[in-house]
Amino acid sequence: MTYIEVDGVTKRFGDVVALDDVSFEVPAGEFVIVLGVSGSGKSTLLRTMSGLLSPTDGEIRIDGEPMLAPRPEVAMIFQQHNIIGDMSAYANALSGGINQFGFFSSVLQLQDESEKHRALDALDTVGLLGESEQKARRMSGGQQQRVGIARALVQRPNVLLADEPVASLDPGSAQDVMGYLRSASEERDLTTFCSLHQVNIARKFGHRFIGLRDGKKVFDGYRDDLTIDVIDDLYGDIDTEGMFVSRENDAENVADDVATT
Ligand SMILES: Nc1ncnc2c1ncn2[C@@H]1O[C@H](COP(=O)(O)OP(=O)(O)OP(=O)(O)O)[C@@H](O)[C@H]1O
Repeated sequence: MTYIEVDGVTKRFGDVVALDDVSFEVPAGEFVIVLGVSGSGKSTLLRTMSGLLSPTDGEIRIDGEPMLAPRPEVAMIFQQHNIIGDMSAYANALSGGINQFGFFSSVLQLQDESEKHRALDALDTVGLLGESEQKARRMSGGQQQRVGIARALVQRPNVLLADEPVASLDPGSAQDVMGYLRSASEERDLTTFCSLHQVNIARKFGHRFIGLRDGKKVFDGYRDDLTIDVIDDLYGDIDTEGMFVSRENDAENVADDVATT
């Protein structure tokens, strides 16, 4: 079953063409990573898929329904965690129900037992059950981003959209967070779409890859197709040495590769 359909999408901001007639389909359950240099249109694509932006031309359908505005079954994870430092990891995760259950019931903590269970379950999925009472501001950047993932999971999405979720993290924490994102996606049968700058991390965790250049889709393929030539083509003059790890070094099963801390 095709879950996400991006059908001839163009997005213009004045004279800037951020997306130029982009089309692809993503079947349910795929873990797709969008690659491309800064300004190639990755964030615009994700924000358009989430319903935060409207395409100038074309249409995005998720589960057959045009994406005209944000919907609870499509959760978005941002680079800037979007969590509240003074609240515990648990309270932050619980606030993921805001879209479904209303702002006031969320703030007043009027959630029922099943919502509370869902928040704890989501924290467990990202390996933070033991830290659920800890204030978010006392947590590392990687842990905060994992709280951000838990918060998105509480929304009970079918689709996860993650816009550069590890851009501000050191390489070790970035791998941890990507591992949890991938395992959460597998555990909960989610269709996941994630933009990344780091090609090595993308290659380790991605299932399928879409490459953008100047708003156009210039690559769409699976891990074996993502060769050094494709990377060079996507990143142009940027020195891509070291961005590419051979297949032998890829994790065979990244779900088993998730750190346990
Ligand atoms: N709100 C906006 N108003 C005007 N131009 C915009 C807006 N958002 C994006 N753009 C332009 O659209 C193009 C694509 O930007 P976008 O942020 O999607 O790229 P990106 O690949 O996500 O870049 P980065 O990796 O730096 O986040 C750029 O030229 C950018 O300046």
